[in-house]
Amino acid sequence: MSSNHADLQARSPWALQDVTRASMFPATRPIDADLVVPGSKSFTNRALIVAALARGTSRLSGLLRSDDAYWCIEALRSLGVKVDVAEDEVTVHGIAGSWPNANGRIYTGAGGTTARFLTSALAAGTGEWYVEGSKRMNERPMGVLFNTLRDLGATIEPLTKGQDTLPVQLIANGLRGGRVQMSGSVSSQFISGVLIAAPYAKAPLTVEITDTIVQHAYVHITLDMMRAFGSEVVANAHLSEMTVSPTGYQGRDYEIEADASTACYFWAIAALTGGRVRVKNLSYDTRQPDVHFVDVLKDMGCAVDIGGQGIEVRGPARLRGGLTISMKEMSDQALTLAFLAPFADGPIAITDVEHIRHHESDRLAAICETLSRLGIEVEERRDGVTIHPGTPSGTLLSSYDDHRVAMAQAIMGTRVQGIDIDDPGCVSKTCPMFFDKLKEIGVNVTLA
Ligand SMILES: O=C(O)C1=C[C@@H](OP(=O)(O)O)[C@@H](O)[C@H](O)C1
Ligand SMILES: C=C(OP(=O)(O)O)C(=O)O
Repeated sequence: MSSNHADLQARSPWALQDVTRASMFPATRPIDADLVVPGSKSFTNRALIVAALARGTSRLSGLLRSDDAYWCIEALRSLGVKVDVAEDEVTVHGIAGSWPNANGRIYTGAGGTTARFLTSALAAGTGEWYVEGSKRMNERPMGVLFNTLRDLGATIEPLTKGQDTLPVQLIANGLRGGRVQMSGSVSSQFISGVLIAAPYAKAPLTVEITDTIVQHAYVHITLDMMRAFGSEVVANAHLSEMTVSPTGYQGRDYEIEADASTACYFWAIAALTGGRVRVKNLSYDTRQPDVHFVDVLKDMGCAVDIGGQGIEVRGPARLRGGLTISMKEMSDQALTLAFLAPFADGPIAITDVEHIRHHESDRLAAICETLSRLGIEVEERRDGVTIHPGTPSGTLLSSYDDHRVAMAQAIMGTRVQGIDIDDPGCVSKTCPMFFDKLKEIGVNVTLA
């Protein structure tokens, strides 16, 4: 079970503490609730790093208090950035592109955002750092990003022979600017990382994408955030070419929006229990791609209301299957869809998500192993899965030290008797309050 493999050092003081198991109990009636969800991980970590690089002070409100944000803040503090946190408000005293601590060890935790964005931001400064992540982050791909930063002038020496991953020794002397070519097919975060650092390059920097970007929307979120902090960026419609001027950032007050990825678990519960859930603090207008999970739920027979305050999902008597769904552009929800799929009236094929094998776990393997343990027929492909309708029989499940695996498994537990989740504390990466929120909307869960 995952607790043997869980990297508990990557859990933060903000994590859900001292729990080894979550026991889920099926809902005795459809879940009918309104709720608010915490701040977006993607906006939180971008805002923290951009505000740290900026001239002047920034006040960020709506901060997500989770492991990813905690380690991002700690990494910035270890670089000498003054960051003051009060509840969900944070004041960041910007360093105008020049890191006060020009050497030392920087720990990124398990966050792909911190690892990719901060490594790039360091390369734009001057210094010599040892950068490492959690056990899993040290295995996740970094090569495309490292090669681009090397091309721009950084020296990056991996400490594990034969692997272009963290941990690394990074010697930075600024980025030269000019033109670089990058692949976006493994992670959009490589592109976001280079863009975030680019206002501190010595000359304008143009990033050209040589293939596809797995999740375009996150690059749009990056560009929006950069512009909000005063950066000048020109991008074409498909994001195949983006040019950043060397203007730096200007600190400001900024409100972080709520997390659409977290909201999806609650909409999925409405879908699965034939209930109704309204997430009050999200708008369909957001750039966050996972908001489009409600479109998938609509295709599966749910009613979706995007007018009024927030977004509401109402579940049908039986979910519709017989669908092939590309999850490439909202792949964090591939797990959520996979664990709803057995309850549909026909097979569901999830396609175009090979890159999720490189996330917090090999998520395609986690889907197949979890569903097989529950007695559900599933076919695994290199870049997707097909899941057949069935009646899962509850058992103890490994959460693979992956927040999204645990949160999506918990949803199944609102319909299936006997689902226990090992090491539920892994939800803390993006939502330490996940089980409290479940209780708040009437889901029966016990933590031990
Ligand atoms: O930039 C971001 O905030 C993110 C980009 C995506 O990563 P990949 O592009 O690596 O899949 C997404 O899965 C992750 O949760 C957040
Ligand atoms: C892939 C994820 O995270 P990250 O890459 O930011 O670690 C996620 O939150 O599902």
